Amino acid sequence: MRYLSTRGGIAPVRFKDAVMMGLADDGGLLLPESIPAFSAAELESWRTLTYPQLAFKIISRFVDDIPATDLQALIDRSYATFSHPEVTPVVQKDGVYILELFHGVTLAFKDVALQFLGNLFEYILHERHERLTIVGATSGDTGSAAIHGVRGKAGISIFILHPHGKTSPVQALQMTSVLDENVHNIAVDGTFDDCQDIVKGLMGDLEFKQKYSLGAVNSINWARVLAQVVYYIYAWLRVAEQGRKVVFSVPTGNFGDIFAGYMAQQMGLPVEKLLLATNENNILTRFINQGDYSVGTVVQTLSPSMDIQVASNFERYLFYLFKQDAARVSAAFAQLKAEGKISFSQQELQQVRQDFRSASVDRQATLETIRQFKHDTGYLLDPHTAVGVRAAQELVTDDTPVVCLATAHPAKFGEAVVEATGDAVPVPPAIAQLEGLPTRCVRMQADAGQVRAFIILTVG
Ligand SMILES: Cc1ncc(COP(=O)(O)O)c(C=O)c1O
Ligand SMILES: N[C@@H](CCOP(=O)(O)O)C(=O)O
Repeated sequence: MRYLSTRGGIAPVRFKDAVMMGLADDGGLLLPESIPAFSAAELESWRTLTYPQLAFKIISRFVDDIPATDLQALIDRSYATFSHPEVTPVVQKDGVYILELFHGVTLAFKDVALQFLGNLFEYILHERHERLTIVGATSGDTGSAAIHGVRGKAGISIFILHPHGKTSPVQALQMTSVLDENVHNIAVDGTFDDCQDIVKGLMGDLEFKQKYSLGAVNSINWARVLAQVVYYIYAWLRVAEQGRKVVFSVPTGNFGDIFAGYMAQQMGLPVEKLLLATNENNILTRFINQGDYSVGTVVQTLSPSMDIQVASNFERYLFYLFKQDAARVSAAFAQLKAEGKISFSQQELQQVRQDFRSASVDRQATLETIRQFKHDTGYLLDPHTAVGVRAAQELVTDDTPVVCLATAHPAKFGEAVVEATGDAVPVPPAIAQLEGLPTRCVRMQADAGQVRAFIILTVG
């Protein structure tokens, strides 16, 4: 299996090189040269597999440069850290299925991919006798999951940029209380988009990227998306009869999670529709419903991890929407840079509406959904998950099974849940133990030069 760039400017690379490259060297994103399909019969034969066994079946189709026994061992080690034996269990509540993705070490869906990516980096670096400097941007969850995926690992330094004061207090503590020598937190005076721009800017400077062996933990790294494909298939196997189509409702920020669902569908998973749920930062909803992809200003919401305007994986979807025409993708991003928007043909917009439906859920509706769901079922939703549940309630009116992705544990966003329900959230030990821990973090302006200087000074 070879990987190509959405911008068409690199020679095809194999899986391990794609993982190490992160952002493609031409500024695009990496994708497999073809999507390996599975048949309905194969899907049926996977019903009794454990999560790690299923993960191997899926991931191995995209990887031909790691021996099978090593790949299975990497996968087993990654999912042994989850507190639930099913890794990503599905529960049924009030007519919808909730796919719980928060049983990893940092209580958010990011652990599913970042435990795997951390182990993968370690494996490749050991094999190649190389070092890696990870530079990542976070609106709160990727950062802590990445830090916990690589803390203390030999040969890896990690620099995580988060928008100062714009994550939840628990998210901030989960990152800054990790004092391992290889972990560096940077609080940026700006938004997540500023952080992501800085990271992409540094990765785009190929001399710097090479000299400091920069690596990516954000979903620009193909391995992130690949690991996330697995739980769509796992969930389908738990809720659907043979051949039955299912709706997935996905709270969306950087478009990585829903793009993984799109890949699962392209591989052969019977998906009726992917519902793209946004908070007030609703550029993607405007795009799907009105064809308007114009960048606005980020606003702070109850679901801070989705406070994003420029969703980086959207580029991967555009590559397929534009029928794998890399020149068209490059032109679209040139237009975005020059005019702050991308224009689409009517035919393209029709295709988009076949692929997705979308709703934007505001603060009031998020609070109401958390409150009502708790009242009706006793189950606590975190505000991101609530956005997805609400979108499903608005968009699905027939009896198609609906799976809502529960992307974080409610205790990570206790303030929002208390505001909605009036009750304190039971605090799991992983969060209780953070209280009073010493922290380390440097604060900087949203300036790539400052971040670069800090990395040089620290790594040497
Ligand atoms: C809890 C939570 N829900 C949803 C999202 C949105 O996911 P994505 O950025 O992959 O669209 C994020 C951030 O990525 C998140 O941390
Ligand atoms: N919501 C994310 C933002 C970064 O997204 P990623 O999936 O590209 O890493 C976060 O919590 O940091």
